[in-house]
Amino acid sequence: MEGTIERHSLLQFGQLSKLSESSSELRNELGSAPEDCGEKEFILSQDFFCTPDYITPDNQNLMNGLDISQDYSPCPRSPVKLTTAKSKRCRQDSFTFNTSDSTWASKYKENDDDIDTDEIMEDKTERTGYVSRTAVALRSRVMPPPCLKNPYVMNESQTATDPFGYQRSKCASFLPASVGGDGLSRYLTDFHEIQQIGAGNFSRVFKVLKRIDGCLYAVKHSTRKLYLDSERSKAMMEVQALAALGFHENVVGYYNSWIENEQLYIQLELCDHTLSKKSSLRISEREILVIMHQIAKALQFVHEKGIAHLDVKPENIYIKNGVCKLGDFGCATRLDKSLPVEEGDARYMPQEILNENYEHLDKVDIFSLGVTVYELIRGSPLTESRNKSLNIKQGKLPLLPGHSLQLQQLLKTMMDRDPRRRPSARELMEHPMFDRIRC
Ligand SMILES: Nc1ncnc2c1ncn2[C@@H]1O[C@H](COP(=O)(O)OP(=O)(O)OP(=O)(O)O)[C@@H](O)[C@H]1O
Ligand SMILES: [Mg+2]
Repeated sequence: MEGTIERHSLLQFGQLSKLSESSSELRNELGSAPEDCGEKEFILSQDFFCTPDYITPDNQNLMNGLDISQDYSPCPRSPVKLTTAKSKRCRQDSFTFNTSDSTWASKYKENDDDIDTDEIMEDKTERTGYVSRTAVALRSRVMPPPCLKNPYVMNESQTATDPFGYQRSKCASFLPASVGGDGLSRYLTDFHEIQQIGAGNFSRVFKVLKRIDGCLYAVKHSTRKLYLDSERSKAMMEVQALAALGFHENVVGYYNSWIENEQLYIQLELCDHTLSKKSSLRISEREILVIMHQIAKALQFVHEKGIAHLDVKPENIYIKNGVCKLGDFGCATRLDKSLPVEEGDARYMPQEILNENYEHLDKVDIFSLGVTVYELIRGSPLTESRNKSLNIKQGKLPLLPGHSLQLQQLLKTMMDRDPRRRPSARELMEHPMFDRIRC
């Protein structure tokens, strides 16, 4: 049955492409759509909706009378589909969804039900056994998902032009939560999992091969099931921040995201390892300057987009081909305090944020970068030791033998108790100390 369906689907596509020259005829044949429906959406939907596995009896010989070269007839018509026009209506009403609308998921579910349940239920009751799970899943895939407002985007023109834009989906494409529940996993269909390369508090990260393009990526997925709208919205903020940021050579590349089986999946640029691996090795001052300069560049970019990272630390700085990339935007927030603040790892946080003073969130990142560099120079990971971390938080930096006074002085300013005295990312970038690595 499955092989037959595949063959028949191919034939249908063959027919549709031939018919595309006379698309208006095709539209008439297949039933009329409302005037304001997008051409592409209509045809796309039809491509999938008239797949025969919805409508053709199991025992029908699909090859009979279906010669692609001869037969120009449209997809077989489902008598049930003709009476259920609501599945073809434009869904512009769901395009203005706001993240704060806690009912989006349920609304989406309603729409989902509109299409998948009532129509299929009719199919099921009338012609039990004709509905394949593949067809249901395919249909889920072409349904336009609700568009969420991205709280990190200040205005459209602020989104950088991404030289790889044609490869990336800048708008996170969310699939209904039911995908995966029917046994068809987008993750497993699109990717071959190679190995686990990391884990966070609520996530796991895998090195994967994307089947269609043969390239390696990292896919991060939440380990917890995101049942509540509030949980989803919170998890999605990470991808919204990544998508709003766009491309920068020192920010981990973001490709796509989707929800499957109530879990959020994020497809990212694959990096070699994190900077925490380096914090156990002694590294030269020149190397330190390179790392500092690259992350300052990333922070300048992020801050100019009106975003604060709030979790800068060696584990969240990835290295790919010797280039540092800032990753893990799970704590990212807006500099203008219009979004909630969830501070990152307390070891790297300045005192003011622990006191809930959120006036200078960009300077929180500068402080954390200072602590990160201090940790690299020390050559051993910071412990939770209260005394030592308290000293650091008060700007009391121990002497760092073997390193230039200029670097030590700069670190001291970056970790100043008063956030206003810390340099901005731009000022840091322009510091004469980096002249040593610029030539
Ligand atoms: N793009 C990537 N390339 C290579 N390794 C990665 C990538 N993304 C994440 N990792 C690895 O996975 C680890 C965890 O990822 P990440 O920091 O994004 O999760 P987390 O935010 O700490 O998790 P959680 O938010 O659930 O606490 C990283 O420290 C790193 O080792
Ligand atoms: Mg992390």
